[in-house]
Amino acid sequence: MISATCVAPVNIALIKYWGKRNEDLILPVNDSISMTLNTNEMCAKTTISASEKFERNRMWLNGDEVDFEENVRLMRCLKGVQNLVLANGISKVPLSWKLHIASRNNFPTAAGLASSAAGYACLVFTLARLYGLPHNEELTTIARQGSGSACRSLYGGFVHWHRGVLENGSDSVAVPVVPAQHWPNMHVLILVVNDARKKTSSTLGMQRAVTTSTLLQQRVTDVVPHRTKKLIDAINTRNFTEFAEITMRESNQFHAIALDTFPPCIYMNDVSHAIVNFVHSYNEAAGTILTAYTFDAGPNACLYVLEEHVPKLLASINEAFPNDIAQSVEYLQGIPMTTPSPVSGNDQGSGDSSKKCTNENVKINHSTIDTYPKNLLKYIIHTKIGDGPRQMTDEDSLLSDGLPIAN
Ligand SMILES: Nc1ncnc2c1ncn2[C@@H]1O[C@H](COP(=O)(O)OP(=O)(O)OP(=O)(O)O)[C@@H](O)[C@H]1O
Ligand SMILES: C[C@@](O)(CCOP(=O)(O)OP(=O)(O)O)CC(=O)O
Repeated sequence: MISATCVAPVNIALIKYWGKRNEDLILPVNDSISMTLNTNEMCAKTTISASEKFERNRMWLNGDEVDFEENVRLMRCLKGVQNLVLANGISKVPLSWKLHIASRNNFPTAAGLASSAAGYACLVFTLARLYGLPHNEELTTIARQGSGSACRSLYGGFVHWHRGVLENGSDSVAVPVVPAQHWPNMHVLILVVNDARKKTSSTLGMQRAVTTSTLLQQRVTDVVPHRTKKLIDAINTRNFTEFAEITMRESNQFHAIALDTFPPCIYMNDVSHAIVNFVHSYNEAAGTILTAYTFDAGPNACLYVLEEHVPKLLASINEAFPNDIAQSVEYLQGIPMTTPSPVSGNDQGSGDSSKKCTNENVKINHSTIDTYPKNLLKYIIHTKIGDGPRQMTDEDSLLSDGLPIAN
């Protein structure tokens, strides 16, 4: 038996992919740009074993068996990698050997937290390691056929998925813009509002948008090309305010198109809108843009913030969104940090009703930031920019003798 185990990251889009020009090959209507998140906090982990003794291809996702051979997207990834192996003429494993695959996400699956991106990237990367293929752009065209956004999870840092123009999709590839080390203090707070399975999948939502939204075409031709260039410049020059404004406008336009879809797709909820309002008030109070939100096809917010500004942003979040479990480890997950007390607790009794907190030379006047009812946020994941997929050791295997190890 020959095995490989790998982990792959989640990526969150800054310029959103929304709409396909070819459903089968998963070819997008526009370019997109993402940031890869650190695998320490969120990742998919996949083990693949190949053996001449296995009778059929089998897969377990988060411990439950799924019908691998019936799943078109999974099979397309397997066939895609096997075709590359044939083209390369070398393989560490005979292609006739059947596979047993176990995969686990260490965060909620199908909840708008990009599990499909990490999952399919991990599948393709692990297959490549198993068969002994090099990591290159071609792998991104295969991961893309599992889930579009997955092609961006094959690289770390900031990643550009080119829509491509060819009918066969061979030029619809993801390429790195800059590695994680270019902007190492880029941190992320994911405010989890709801981690239940979402109602309208991204696949269905974007299909409906392409056929019914009149705003979508204008976005594709007029908005995305210009924004993509501006965002790449902002990333290259580490211009956070420019980066933040483009990111927020992109999120807003994506959800405007979801609403312009008929019947509409409603992914954000009242708490999501409260977070948008909070971010704008917070930046206004700071007198500069210190954080930016983006929302994918669900209500959870992803806030970008530089490391030096994380403590005061968290303090303000705790003030605006008070939570009974704010001091617990279940509430603030990920990169360890003692949860700052609400900023009002820092008020030194001066009698001044404008609660001030000073940190890294920026003062936040909290009197202009609304406070919302208690316990609106379920938990917060603190993470940061990260690298692409990597191979693990045999000790990390999720399979033992070809069967899943109980969690
Ligand atoms: N580790 C994994 N390995 C293989 N496939 C996975 C893995 N994790 C998730 N998937 C596939 O992705 C599907 C979830 O994709 P879906 O797009 O609905 O949710 P999401 O990726 O969490 O959200 P979004 O793409 O909107 O951010 C799962 O039902 C499963 O088919
Ligand atoms: C809102 C998004 O997260 C949409 C992701 O869509 P998917 O990649 O999950 O869709 P399929 O290609 O149909 O599997 C925006 C983005 O990641 O760019």
